[in-house]
Amino acid sequence: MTSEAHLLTPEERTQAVQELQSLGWGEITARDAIYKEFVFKTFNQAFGFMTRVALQAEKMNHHPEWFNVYNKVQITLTTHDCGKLTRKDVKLAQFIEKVATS
Ligand SMILES: C[C@H](O)[C@H](O)[C@H]1CNC2=NC(N)=NC(=O)C2=N1
Repeated sequence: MTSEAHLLTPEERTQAVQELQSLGWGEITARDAIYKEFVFKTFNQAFGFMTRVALQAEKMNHHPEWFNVYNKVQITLTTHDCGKLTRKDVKLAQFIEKVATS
């Protein structure tokens, strides 16, 4: 169950989504989720990225919905326990941005 601490106020949600949109994330309004496609030079790089994200997801117990074809990784983030975007999604998106370019 998502604790209250992870819920975003409307203002926090607007701010977080605006920041992530400036980095290329889009909103899936029908699901209260965010989405971004990452393109890498090779499958090896894409899978290495997915491995790092997967380890962080396990650490956070918060997992992406994702689809990979060769050098592309499509990621959707939302919190399943409450069916909406929460701080956990924002935190994971920020981690994803960090490792996508490192
Ligand atoms: C049982 C397990 O702790 C829960 O299902 C966790 C796992 N990972 C999760 N990931 C996401 N994105 N949302 C959740 O609500 C969630 N809940």
